[in-house]
Amino acid sequence: MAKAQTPHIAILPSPGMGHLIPLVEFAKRLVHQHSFNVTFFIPVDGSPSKAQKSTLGSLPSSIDSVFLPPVNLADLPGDLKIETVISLTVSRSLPDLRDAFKSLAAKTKLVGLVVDLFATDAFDVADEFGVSSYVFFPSTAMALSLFLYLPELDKTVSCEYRDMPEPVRIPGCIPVHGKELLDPAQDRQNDAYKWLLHHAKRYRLAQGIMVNSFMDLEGGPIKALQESKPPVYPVGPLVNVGSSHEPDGSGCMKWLDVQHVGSVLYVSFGSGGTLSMNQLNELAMGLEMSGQRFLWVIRCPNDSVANATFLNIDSQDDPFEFLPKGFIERTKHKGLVVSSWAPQAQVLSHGSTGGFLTHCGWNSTLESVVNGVPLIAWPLYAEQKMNALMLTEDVKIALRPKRNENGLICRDEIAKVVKGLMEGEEGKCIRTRMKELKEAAAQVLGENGSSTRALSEVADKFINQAMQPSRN
Ligand SMILES: O=c1ccn([C@@H]2O[C@H](COP(=O)(O)OP(=O)(O)O[C@H]3O[C@H](CO)[C@@H](O)[C@H](O)[C@H]3O)[C@@H](O)[C@H]2O)c(=O)[nH]1
Repeated sequence: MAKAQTPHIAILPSPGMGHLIPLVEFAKRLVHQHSFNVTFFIPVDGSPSKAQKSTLGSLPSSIDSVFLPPVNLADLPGDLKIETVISLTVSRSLPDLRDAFKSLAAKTKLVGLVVDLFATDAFDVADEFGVSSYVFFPSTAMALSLFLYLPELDKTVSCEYRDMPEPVRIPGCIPVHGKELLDPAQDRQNDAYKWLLHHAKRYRLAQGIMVNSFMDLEGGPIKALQESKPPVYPVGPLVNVGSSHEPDGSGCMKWLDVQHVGSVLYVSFGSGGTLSMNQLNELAMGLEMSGQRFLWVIRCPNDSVANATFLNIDSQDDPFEFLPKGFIERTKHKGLVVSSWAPQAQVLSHGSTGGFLTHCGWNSTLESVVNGVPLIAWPLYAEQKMNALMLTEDVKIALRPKRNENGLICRDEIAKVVKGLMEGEEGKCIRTRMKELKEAAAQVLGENGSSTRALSEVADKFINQAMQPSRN
C-alpha cells in the first residue's frame, strides 16, 4: 500500500507533566502551522495520571498519543533520585518504543523523533529506522548552556561543584555558585549525575535542539548557544494557554471572577512541588499576615523530598488537614485554597491575578511572562535555583524571600515579600518589566516573529528529510 505523504513526527517526553505540557504546545504548532502529523509515545511506570489523560485527550486528531506499556521499576532501591527514575523509565521502554516505531514507520512517512531532557537513549531507536533525532529542551537556555558545557566542566573540575571557590561560568550566563546548579549536579557520585552527564554528552548527537525561550528573555545564553553545535532554535515561549471550556471543578475561576483586578496572589509549586510540614505552616501564616488576597494550590506536606508528587499528582490524603487550625475560616474572605491542581493557565490569564508565588518551574515562569504576571521566586528542586537566580538577578522579574539559618522561610519574611510584590514600589518595577516581556513574547510568536521563524527552520529540516528516499 502506498504510504501517506504527510510527514510524521514521533515525540517521546520524559515522564512528568512539566515535560509533557510544552511538548504538546510544540506539537500543536507543528500541526497547525506546518501541517505535520504527530504521535506521542509516553513512557510510564504505572497508570497514566488524570492530568496526563486530560492533556492528551483534548488534542486535535492529527496528534495521536500512545502510552507505552508500563515498565517495572520494582527492583530499584526506593531512594533513587528523580533523574535516575526518569532515565530508567525511558531506557526500559525502548523495546516497546522500537515495536511502536516499527508499526508507525510502516504506515506513515516518519521524518523525525523529538525527545526532551532525559530521553536521549531513544536516539538509538530512531537511528535504526534512519530517522533524525532532535531535542526539545523545556527549560531555560541557561540550563541548556550548562548541559552542553557539562562534559567540559566534568573533565576540568575534580571536586564537587558545590565546593568550588569560584562561581561556575556557564557560557553566556551570569555566574552561578556550584551549590545553585541543578540538583543532579550536587553529588557527582550519585547515579543521577551520571545520567545527567550521559544525556548531556548525547545532546551533541542531535540534529538540532529546540529551546523553550526567546532572545528578549535570555539573550546571553541564546547567543552563546548559537555559536556552538548542534544548531539551537529558540522557539519559545510555548505555553499551555488553557481553554475556557476546561471544567472549573475547584471553583477557582468563579472565585477569581468576583475579586478586584490584579488583587490576587496565585501560589503554586508546579506539578511536583511539596513543602515540609513546618514550611507549609509558615506559608499559611505568612499569607494570612500579608493581608493580601491569595489563591493557593495546596499539597500534603512531605518532610523528606521537595518533589514528592512529581510522578504522581493524584493525591490520596486530604491536604486541608495539615493547615493551621482555623486558617480556612479566618481567611475565607481573602483567600481560596484548592487541593492538588488548579487550571493554572486560566488562572494566570485572569485579570484578577496580580502576582504568582512560584517554584520557578520553567513552564510556570513562561506562563507568567506571557500574561505579564510578576513573580515571587521560591525554588524547590531540579534547576529551579538557577531559574530563581536568573529571574531575580538578571531579568529582574521576581522578588525572592530569604531563608533563615535553618533553611526555613519564615512567616514575617513571606508577609513582607508578598506585600512588597502586590503593593510596594519593588513590585511596581517588576510589573513594568513583566509587561515589556509580555509584549516581546507576543511579538516573537507573531507571524514574522523570531520564534515562529525558528520553528519554520526546524520544519524545513523535517521536510527535507521527507524528500530523502525512505529507509523505514
Ligand atoms: O495546579 C497546577 C500545577 C501545575 N499546572 C501546570 O503544570 C505545569 C508545571 O510545569 P512547571 O512549572 O515547569 O513545573 P514542573 O512540573 O515542576 O516542571 C518540571 O519541568 C520543568 C521544565 O523542564 C522544570 O523547569 C521544572 O523545574 C521541573 O520540576 C505548568 O504548565 C502548569 O500550568 C497546572 O495546570 N495546575
